[in-house]
Amino acid sequence: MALNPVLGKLVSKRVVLASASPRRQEILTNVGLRFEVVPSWFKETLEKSSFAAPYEYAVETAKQKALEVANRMHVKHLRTPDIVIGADTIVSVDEQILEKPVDKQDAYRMLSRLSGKEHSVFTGVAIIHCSSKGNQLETEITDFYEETKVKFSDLSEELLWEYIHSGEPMDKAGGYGIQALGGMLVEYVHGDFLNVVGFPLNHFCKKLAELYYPPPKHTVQHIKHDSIPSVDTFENLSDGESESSNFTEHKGAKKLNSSSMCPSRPVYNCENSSSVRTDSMVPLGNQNGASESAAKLPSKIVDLMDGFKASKALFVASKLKVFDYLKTKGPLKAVDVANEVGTSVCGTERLLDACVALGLLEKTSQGYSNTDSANTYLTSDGEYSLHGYIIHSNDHLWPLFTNLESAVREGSRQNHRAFGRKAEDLFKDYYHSQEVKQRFMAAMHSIAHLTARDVATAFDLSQFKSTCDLGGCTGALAHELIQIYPNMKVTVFDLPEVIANISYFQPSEQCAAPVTFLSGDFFKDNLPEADLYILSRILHDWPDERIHVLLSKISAVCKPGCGILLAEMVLDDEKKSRSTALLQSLNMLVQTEGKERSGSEYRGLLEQHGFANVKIKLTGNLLDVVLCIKT
Ligand SMILES: Cc1cn([C@H]2C[C@H](O)[C@@H](COP(=O)(O)OP(=O)(O)OP(=O)(O)O)O2)c(=O)[nH]c1=O
Repeated sequence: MALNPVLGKLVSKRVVLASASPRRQEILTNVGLRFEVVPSWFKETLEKSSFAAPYEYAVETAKQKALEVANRMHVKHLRTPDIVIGADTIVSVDEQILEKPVDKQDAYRMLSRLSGKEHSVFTGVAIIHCSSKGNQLETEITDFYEETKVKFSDLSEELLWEYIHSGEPMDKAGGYGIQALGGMLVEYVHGDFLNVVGFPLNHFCKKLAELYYPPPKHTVQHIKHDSIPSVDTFENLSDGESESSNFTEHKGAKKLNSSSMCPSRPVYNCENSSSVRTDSMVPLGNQNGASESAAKLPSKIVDLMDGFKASKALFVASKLKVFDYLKTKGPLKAVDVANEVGTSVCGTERLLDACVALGLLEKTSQGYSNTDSANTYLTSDGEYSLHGYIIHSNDHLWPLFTNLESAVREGSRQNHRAFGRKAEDLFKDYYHSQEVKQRFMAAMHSIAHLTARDVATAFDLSQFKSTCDLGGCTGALAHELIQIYPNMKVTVFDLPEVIANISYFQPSEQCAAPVTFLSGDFFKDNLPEADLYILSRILHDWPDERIHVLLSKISAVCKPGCGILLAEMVLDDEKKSRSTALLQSLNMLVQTEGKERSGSEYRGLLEQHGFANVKIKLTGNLLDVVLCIKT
């Protein structure tokens, strides 16, 4: 089994791990899988006696965890993932299933049952492939389980309690963690160690190999020593799946004349356009007749090299309002789209075809039409439209990013290079013209609206009677808060230039209570009184010195028990993951003096101003949430 190509199949897919288990996240991150974490809300309460065997319980629970996340993302966030992975680990001893202990006594009961005996650890795994057909979620479920046998030594009462008091047992099946202190209790392990820790990686990769590389009809033995599989297009060389391909599809190998063979490079067969890609599971012969694996273009790197072209194709199609025309008039032929938007037919056809390949449009004999997600996110007037942000990305961020090299060399923003004027103040830059201001507000509104529900529900905020969203712009989050907490008094405080332009963005249906909009500068003016101050995507705009000014102002008006809620992309402490957030930090470099920060960095800033009990919630959506309370 070749691991990289198997995991590489997932590179181009939106993969979601439906688990809060840090161990599962680590196991999958360690092998380079890129995924979002959306913990499942499925309660592990299936009736155990209704399952003939313990592993059936684990598999069913894993499946339900994953299905809950797939459904929630589809319905609530309108974001259908490609793959959702769920897992459930249980310990089975004397026909009994042990899950996580509910308290120390429960941990004691579990560990004393395991003492001196062999038990089984089962992890059930569900891999759910999702697609959305006309707003319906369609799923294809693959599941499996893995068993590992573990034997404990005889545990003395003293050792047992010492272990329980360490706190380690509480979030682990059977009440122990083999990877840490619990390892000292173990006499032997038969089977996959990682399965005990929560995820049977080896079996998972084999399952993916089965799914993505089912045994080819014409297998390796049909290939002669002097033959190599041929490839056709650049695209087919990547080991990532194309959007439209089915996950069970297997592309067979074809023969190519040995004279065109070059073992160290991918081989193109220009004559045969119907030939297919090399597959690393098919051995290649080299000139000496020895077997050698094919050199392949690394799909991840190819995707990155192409990323800017894909972004620009999306930006241009959005700018030309292609998605708006197709929503109202589609399906349309390229010539009709070109006539509508006033562009060349040949250029338009290529743009539309690229959008089809990128999964934004569909193409049939009738012509081009929008996909569901283009209708939802890419038309300019939809409730969840990202059009504003896309235009902002094209007109503002693109020129800034073309100066990324200078930004990295100089360590500072590049507004002067991109726009020929010296940046005075971030927001003065945005608000110097009505057009730029409205574009920026539309961009901020679209992100705030799409993340508002997750931000507003990350913590129970019912204890706060009044809230002030500092820099709350169009009030997208404020309106969501009132939906969820109808008795909450919500104020948005933002610059006068912003408040003067909010009317376009107000919801047509009135909320239970209206949002109050107040104009002012939170660095200069008095802050309105509130129990909770919200700073959503504000701190990332500023360097630490300015943040201290703002936090000390808030701290001065905040009574004990009142709080601050931050909504930001929170980086992990090692700053290794979430490319969206780390790229956003480059985005802050090219245009501000701010940056994205880690949970510890936010905690450190807040604690210096008398805020404690700092809790961080990773929402799985674009913005994470930090809540803290004034002591
Ligand atoms: C036996 C054993 C379990 N565990 C962990 C793995 C799992 O995280 C946990 C079993 O609980 P699970 O319910 O499988 O998983 P979870 O609650 O941690 O996360 P989620 O339900 O969101 O997926 O026990 C260890 O870390 N080490 C061990 O030695």
